[in-house]
Amino acid sequence: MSLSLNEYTRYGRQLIVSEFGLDSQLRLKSSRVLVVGAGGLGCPALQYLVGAGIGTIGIVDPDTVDVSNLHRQILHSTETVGMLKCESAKQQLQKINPLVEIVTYPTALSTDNSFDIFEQYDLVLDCTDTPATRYLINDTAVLLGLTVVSGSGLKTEGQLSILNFDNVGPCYRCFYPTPPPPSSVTACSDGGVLGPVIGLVGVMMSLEAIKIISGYYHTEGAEFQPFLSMYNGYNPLQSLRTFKMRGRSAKCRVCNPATREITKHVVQNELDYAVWCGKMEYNVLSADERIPVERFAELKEPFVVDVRAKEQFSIVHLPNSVNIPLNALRRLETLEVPKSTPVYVICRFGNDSQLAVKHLKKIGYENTVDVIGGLNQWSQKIDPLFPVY
Ligand SMILES: Nc1ncnc2c1ncn2[C@@H]1O[C@H](COP(=O)(O)OP(=O)(O)OP(=O)(O)O)[C@@H](O)[C@H]1O
Ligand SMILES: [Zn+2]
Repeated sequence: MSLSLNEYTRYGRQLIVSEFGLDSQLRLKSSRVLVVGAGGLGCPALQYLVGAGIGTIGIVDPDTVDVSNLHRQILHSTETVGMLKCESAKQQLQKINPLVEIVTYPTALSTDNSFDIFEQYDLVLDCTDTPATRYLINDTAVLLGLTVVSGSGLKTEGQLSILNFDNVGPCYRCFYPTPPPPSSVTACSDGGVLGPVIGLVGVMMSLEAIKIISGYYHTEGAEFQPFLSMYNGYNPLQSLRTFKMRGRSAKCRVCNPATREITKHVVQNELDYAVWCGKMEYNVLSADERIPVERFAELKEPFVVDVRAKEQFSIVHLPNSVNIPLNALRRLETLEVPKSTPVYVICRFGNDSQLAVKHLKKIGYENTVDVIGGLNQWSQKIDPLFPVY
């Protein structure tokens, strides 16, 4: 394989970097990279990978562009709102570099398609935002021997690591054998994220991909060591701390052949990642401990506790509601109202409110119920002008 005159010109500025050079460029050209998620991480990662001259890039994303994505999802634009993210990204990427072949998969990565898609690539970037997909990507990649560059970001902080490096490095399950409880996981639509923070992580992911493909980690003195980088953009000096991580777990259920329980067959036939990770709405209360939003709307001056974070509460809330974020509420021994007061708990989607009801009952507020479906249902059924945060 060689480069055309056009390619020498296009990639000239990186070709003359002594750490990189022609050999690395040729490796990029012959490589196939899969990016799962064309959102906050995927957009900047894709932009740099396409700019750098990866031969073929696959993009998996079932979602369409929303105007609230545009502060960070830099390949999309006001004109492409409503378009599939895959297609919006491809359109912009081909303008940046028409020499790269871009394959789109406008579908959610699932146990039905993950092996068929991954098999066609050399490296995977996990640019998604849910634990279920993170585990699915990990398991599929490990079972196919693929390295995964993994990133995440929330609020003002980001994280980066490389999983299953060269099929010998530790995988996600080596560190997190089971998913965290659903109530402790905040999606970026719940917790928010600053565009440049997630953008930086996406850019770092593309750099790691370039280093892996070009063989950097096989050069003398640069041997790969498992690591986790943590970036914090909101302290006076900004900080990037990188921790060395241990190697593979001797008990890992997927990457250690001796203790492997998760096989391709298990992934495809026995695992329901979404349910296992608790992504589904959960019901921890019985029906008589909950109230539909229509009935709640008819109450006269109810005592309402809103358990969302204070940032969300300060943007919009129901009149007469008081804000006690779930974590703070769980530490309370009493509220400032008598124990006999009927208490109505509300949150964004009706998950956290159930956990709050459990606690309030435990501390003696027997007449506590939660509003089913939370403010999202309020907005859908009662007040369409109420924005959901
Ligand atoms: N299983 C999956 N397969 C493919 N893409 C996925 C999957 N799960 C999530 N994604 C995509 O990963 C991207 C993650 O982007 P990001 O974290 O910036 O959030 P978002 O979902 O676009 O927006 P918000 O969280 O604000 O609603 C999204 O475009 C989402 O559709
Ligand atoms: Zn493992």
